Amino acid sequence: MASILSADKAYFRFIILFFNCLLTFGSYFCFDMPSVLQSQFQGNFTCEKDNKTEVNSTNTTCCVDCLGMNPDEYNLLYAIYAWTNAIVVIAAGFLVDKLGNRLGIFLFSSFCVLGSSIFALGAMFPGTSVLLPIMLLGRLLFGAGNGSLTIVQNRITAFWFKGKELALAFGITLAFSRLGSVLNFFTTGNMYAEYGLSWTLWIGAMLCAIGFFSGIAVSFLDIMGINQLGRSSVLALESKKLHITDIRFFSLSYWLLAITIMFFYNGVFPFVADASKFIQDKYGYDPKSASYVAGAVYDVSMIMSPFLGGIIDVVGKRGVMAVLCAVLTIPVFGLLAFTNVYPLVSTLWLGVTYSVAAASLWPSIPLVVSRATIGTAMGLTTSIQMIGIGISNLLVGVILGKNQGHLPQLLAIWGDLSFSSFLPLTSSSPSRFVGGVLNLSKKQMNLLLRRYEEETDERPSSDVTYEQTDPSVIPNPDSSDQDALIT
Ligand SMILES: N[C@@H](Cc1c[nH]cn1)C(=O)NCC(=O)O
Repeated sequence: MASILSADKAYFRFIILFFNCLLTFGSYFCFDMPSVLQSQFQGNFTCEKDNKTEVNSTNTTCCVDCLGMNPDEYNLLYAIYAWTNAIVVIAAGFLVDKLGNRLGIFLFSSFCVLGSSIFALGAMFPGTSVLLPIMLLGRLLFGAGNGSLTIVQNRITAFWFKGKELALAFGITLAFSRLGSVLNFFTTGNMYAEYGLSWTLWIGAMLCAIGFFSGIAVSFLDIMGINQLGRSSVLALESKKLHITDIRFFSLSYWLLAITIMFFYNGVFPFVADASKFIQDKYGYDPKSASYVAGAVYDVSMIMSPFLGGIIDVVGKRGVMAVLCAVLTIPVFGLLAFTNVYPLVSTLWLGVTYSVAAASLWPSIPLVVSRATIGTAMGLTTSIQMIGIGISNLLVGVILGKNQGHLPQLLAIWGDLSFSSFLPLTSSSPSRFVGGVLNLSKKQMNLLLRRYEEETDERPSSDVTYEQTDPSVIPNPDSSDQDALIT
């Protein structure tokens, strides 16, 4: 096999990318299954009728295949996912930086399979006191697995694509994950009608198993490729030197990026979660049409992400693009709050700005931290993102309980904050100012790299530490090891 596949060729990293995308396809499918099956989760299970869903004599919805959860219990399924994520992803990021991708992939994809299986198992006990604890345990394990798996996935993408088609690779990965969520929205309802609730959730668990088997392929290719490139000893040395306290060396650009990601996603994810109800109440749509309109945000992102990634790889200007997106997102909420414009216009518009922001923000992280700390940085960013989303969810809940009309205003405030925090990163000067490296085009990046190699007369070799060897760290004006470049 090693003689057939050559790790320094482009096709090799794209094969890795393919299996890497499959890592989270099933888990993204599973993540939103409760949302499609919300009426079955919350329906009263005690009704004994021929049809699966009936309206009983007291005019409350009941069905023979429901779980009878109340709204709080249902929302807890999502909350436990977000809060578990916020805690475990930092440890997960550090763990993969320290111990490598292989252990992380195995551990986290197993958590996904185990968590989704326990979740499906729990659904087999409707009307008992064990239903909720088992399903929550399943969701907790699943949350710990899926969030952490995303970190290893990003780390692998960053390793194989940094300095090459980095944003394109991130865009393709995001599109694949989104494909999982979109397919869930289109197929889970039909699966339920065909096979019933429990079997549908077991099918979700089986899709998570695809991630586990893809993980075996990714691990194999990753190790084989690293050995072929002769990088294993350098990577082992980097991992050995790494300490969790190295976070204190993260540059200002990194922290601004993390804060911007948090504020940007505070406005997007909670909006998508609650948009369907908002659209039903304000525009009088039926639930199915309203959820299609709300879901348009993710449909756009699924289609646009790879193309945007490809464009950003060539043009650069990540900082400028992200700021533009934050500014252009604010009118979306204005349209929803103050006008009666068809809501699909707003969700498609948000889909575009969200896709550009996601395609510019996440692949920027490997550009502002050293290679050895990419997992830790991704984990920390995801944790900050999840804490923000958790708080935003709570605020959105309070606002929806009091005055639904104020929802777009809150989300616009998040957009504003996202804009202000990212503004310093629009600098395009490859100097000590923050943001410089984020705004370089592919051409400028290559020029800078060549200049560095000429000045230092140095080519990467495998027996020295990463500060000296990682060429993609060299043109990073925000890293502490740039002094040699900035004269
Ligand atoms: N942090 C991820 C999403 C996630 C899901 N589970 C844990 N984290 C993220 O935001 N990815 C990019 C996106 O736009 O979805």
